[in-house]
Amino acid sequence: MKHQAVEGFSKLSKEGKIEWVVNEYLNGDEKAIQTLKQYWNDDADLQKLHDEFSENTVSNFYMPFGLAPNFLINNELFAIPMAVEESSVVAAASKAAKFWQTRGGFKTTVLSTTKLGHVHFMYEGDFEKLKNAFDTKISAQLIETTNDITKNMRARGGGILALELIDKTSELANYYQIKASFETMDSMGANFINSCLEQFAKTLRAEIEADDTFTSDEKDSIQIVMCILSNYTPDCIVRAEVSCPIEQLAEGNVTAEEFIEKFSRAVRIAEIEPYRATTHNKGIMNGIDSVVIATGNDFRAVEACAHTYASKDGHYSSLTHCEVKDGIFRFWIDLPTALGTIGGLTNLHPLVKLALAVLGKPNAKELMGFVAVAGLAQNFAALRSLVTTGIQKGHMKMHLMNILNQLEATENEKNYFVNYFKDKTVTHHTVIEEFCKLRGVKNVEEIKKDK
Ligand SMILES: CC(C)(COP(=O)([O-])OP(=O)([O-])OC[C@H]1O[C@@H](n2cnc3c(N)ncnc32)[C@H](O)[C@@H]1OP(=O)([O-])[O-])[C@@H](O)C(=O)NCCC(=O)NCCSC(=O)C[C@@](C)(O)CC(=O)[O-]
Ligand SMILES: NC(=O)C1=CN([C@@H]2O[C@H](COP(=O)(O)OP(=O)(O)OC[C@H]3O[C@@H](n4cnc5c(N)ncnc54)[C@H](OP(=O)(O)O)[C@@H]3O)[C@@H](O)[C@H]2O)C=CC1
Repeated sequence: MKHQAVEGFSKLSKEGKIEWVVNEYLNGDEKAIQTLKQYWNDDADLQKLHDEFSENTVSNFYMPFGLAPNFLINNELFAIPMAVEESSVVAAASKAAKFWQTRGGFKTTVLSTTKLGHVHFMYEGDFEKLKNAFDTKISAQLIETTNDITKNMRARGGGILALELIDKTSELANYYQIKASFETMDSMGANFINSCLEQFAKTLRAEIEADDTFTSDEKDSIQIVMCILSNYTPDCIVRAEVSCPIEQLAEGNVTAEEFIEKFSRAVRIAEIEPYRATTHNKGIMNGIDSVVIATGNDFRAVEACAHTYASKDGHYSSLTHCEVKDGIFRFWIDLPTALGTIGGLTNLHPLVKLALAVLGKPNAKELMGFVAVAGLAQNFAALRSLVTTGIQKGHMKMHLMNILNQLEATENEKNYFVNYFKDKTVTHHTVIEEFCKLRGVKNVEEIKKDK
């Protein structure tokens, strides 16, 4: 069936929006209305708060909110809040935390905190004239005319750090940039940076307009294309690392040397092979995104930045690295990431506030550390599984409940399966086979028919 476009959807009430989607796309299914409403919060004020985070909201989308305890970070113990839908992520982080807790824990260092933004503009004229005007006058005016916007940030120790005129004409005819560097303290800085950039664009235009050294053609040629922060922040980097004497890596019947050889090889493969690097980094992002979401930060920005950084040397590569030197194994990540503990949702979402409180109300630099640690821990756990037992053993053990819930297993049946798989690897079809056996049916269709 072809659907009708809708005019003024945003102006409908919440009930009106639900009625529309149910009639237009869900064949008037009353159950769909119930499902959407079932996730509303009983507290009307709290629901209103959630509705207003976004637009055209009709319900809330729950994500599991978990805790990974036992993270020894810079000699202090933390439990890391993680919001993630994928099974085994929180378990893996917890397992890695437990492992490193007795081996010196994680260390974090913020290496830099500079954020960037650009005014992208076109200019058809003499570059040297533009450069001269920029260096002698315009640049100072850009600072001057944003003084109001930057006043509070400067008082906190932040603000505009540097301004540069960049000639990009070799890549696109007539294309130039004002590249601006910022220190945004405890905020991610998107709104602050964009406000400064939009003022820069106005000032640039006004300064050139008022400068008689530019011809009228040159003045007319100025076109502001856009003013926007860059989510690529290669100079806003946190390092998280773990290290221990190599002999401490022996476990079960795997010797330390054997483990290190396998582990290092796996990291090296991710460094040189983009197919593997993508999955390797996905595992790292399991940890990073979970903490970024739980702490109300912008995970799309964090993802975009991490992947650009992973390609900085001309090919997509691993975000983590390891080495063995003087009998010490060291494993680390350098993560570029712009995070805030002020602004965005951080002081609005009740669970975000709680997550930040669990972490001891960190500032942005400390939060960068937690996020990088979660990524490193996740990668350690995944690689450890991959090069020893294989990933499916642990992952499917955690995924078992999802399969059983799909089958609508009872609590007794769930207990039976946890026991049944104690010494076996879970696969989708073995669960189904055993489930049918238990219910005395030939296949799942028969169970569905009985309902
Ligand atoms: C899954 C485990 C942890 C099982 O590991 P295990 O050895 O079977 O666990 P255990 O039952 O012996 O428990 C050891 C500890 O693990 C944690 N743990 C164990 N179970 C739980 C649980 N239910 N809930 C919470 N925590 C759990 C917990 O810390 C526990 O200590 P305890 O709490 O008992 O003192 C392990 O096999 C593992 O780390 N696997 C890696 C899983 C993983 O990376 N998952 C991500 C999804 S797969 C993916 O997306 C990425 C990937 C893998 O493709 C990336 C890549 O390729 O690099
Ligand atoms: N491309 C992208 O990534 C984009 C992202 N966004 C969104 O922008 C939001 C983040 O923007 P952001 O500017 O960080 O957030 P906000 O604008 O919500 O809050 C930041 C402001 O808080 C004030 N502030 C108070 N205390 C501090 C402190 N200690 N340190 C720093 N600032 C402080 C500052 O304003 P003042 O100095 O005036 O007091 C600062 O500019 C996110 O929701 C993100 O999703 C928006 C556009 C684009």
